[in-house]
Amino acid sequence: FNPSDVIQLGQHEFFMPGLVDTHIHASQYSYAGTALNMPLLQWLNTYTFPVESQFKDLDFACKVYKQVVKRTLRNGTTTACYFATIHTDASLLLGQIAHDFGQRALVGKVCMDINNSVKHYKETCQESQEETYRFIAELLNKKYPLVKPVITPRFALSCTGTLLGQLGAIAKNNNLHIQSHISENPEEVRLVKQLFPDSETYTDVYHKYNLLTDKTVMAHGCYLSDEELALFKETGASLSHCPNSNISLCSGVLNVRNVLKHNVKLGLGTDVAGGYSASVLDAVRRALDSSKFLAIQDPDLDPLTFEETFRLATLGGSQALSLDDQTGNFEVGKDFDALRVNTCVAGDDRNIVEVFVAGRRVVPFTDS
Ligand SMILES: O=c1[nH]c(=O)c2nc[nH]c2[nH]1
Ligand SMILES: [Zn+2]
Repeated sequence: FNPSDVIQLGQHEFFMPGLVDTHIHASQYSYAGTALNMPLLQWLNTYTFPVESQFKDLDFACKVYKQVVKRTLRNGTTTACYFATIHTDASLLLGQIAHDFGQRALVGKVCMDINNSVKHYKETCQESQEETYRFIAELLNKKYPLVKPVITPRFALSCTGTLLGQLGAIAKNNNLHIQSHISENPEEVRLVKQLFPDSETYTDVYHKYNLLTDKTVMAHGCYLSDEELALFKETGASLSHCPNSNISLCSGVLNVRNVLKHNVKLGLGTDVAGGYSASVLDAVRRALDSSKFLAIQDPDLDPLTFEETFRLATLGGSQALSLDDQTGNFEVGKDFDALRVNTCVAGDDRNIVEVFVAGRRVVPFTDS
């Protein structure tokens, strides 16, 4: 190196691997921190679907998506796995914005052909399939090196079996990532059993339609049985633990120890806006709190350690997204996704002095 290219870390400074947010709704960022007074299904109908339907408007989408990408980068999220909305062009715009700001991202155009509350916020099964093809083709055509498409059925209650089957086939034929939600809330689990009576469990529904692969990440999983976790292990599918959202919507508490015991890949998710914070550091704190809450209820359970939770936020997340050949730690051969941390302040985004993704400094932002 030319000596002028060498930067000395200051006192109280260190590098750590970049944070991985395995589950975040970019389209819900505008109301993060509000509207958490209802359980999941009412919350979706009352707040989420009306807001998401506005992303047909590309100016609105551009404004919100720029904000969420900048906010997550400033908080040290070097890799984000995003839900957008059903709108293909706005979802493509999210991919472009992540690329422009230099974030590593999986971007999903949401698929849903059932919506009984906001009637205009859904697609026909055929539209959903065609628009998913268009989304994948156009995003891959951009050749953004760090941004990939992810097949995104919203969850079993928003999709017919036909659509789930088509999406499973598209993912398989194109070797794509898959993301969705599973077993977040007791009412949701009950309705899925009612809607898919031929499947033994919620996990079986996704498995039947080829949606559980080693490139699948499912959010929540609070109510999965040991048998369902065994199926996750067998298929290589992973879970995204979203503790802020689980608490905020009173959904449930994930037993992380049990997930790890089953050797299921696990990362952390902010799940904005079910979760009120876009910071993975917040998810680390809520994951620790949740595990302590379980340990209070059952003294035989060991709460998670800081070290274990730090791992979930970094390497665990990269494994959950099947991106651990590229990121997650400082192993030789991986990309340099890193945060320069200064410990002079106590524990928030102000500690993050610089953020690097694939060796490029992306925070502080530059005008170009
Ligand atoms: O936390 C959640 N946020 C969502 O937007 C959603 N959709 C289905 N299930 C969901 N859970
Ligand atoms: Zn979610």
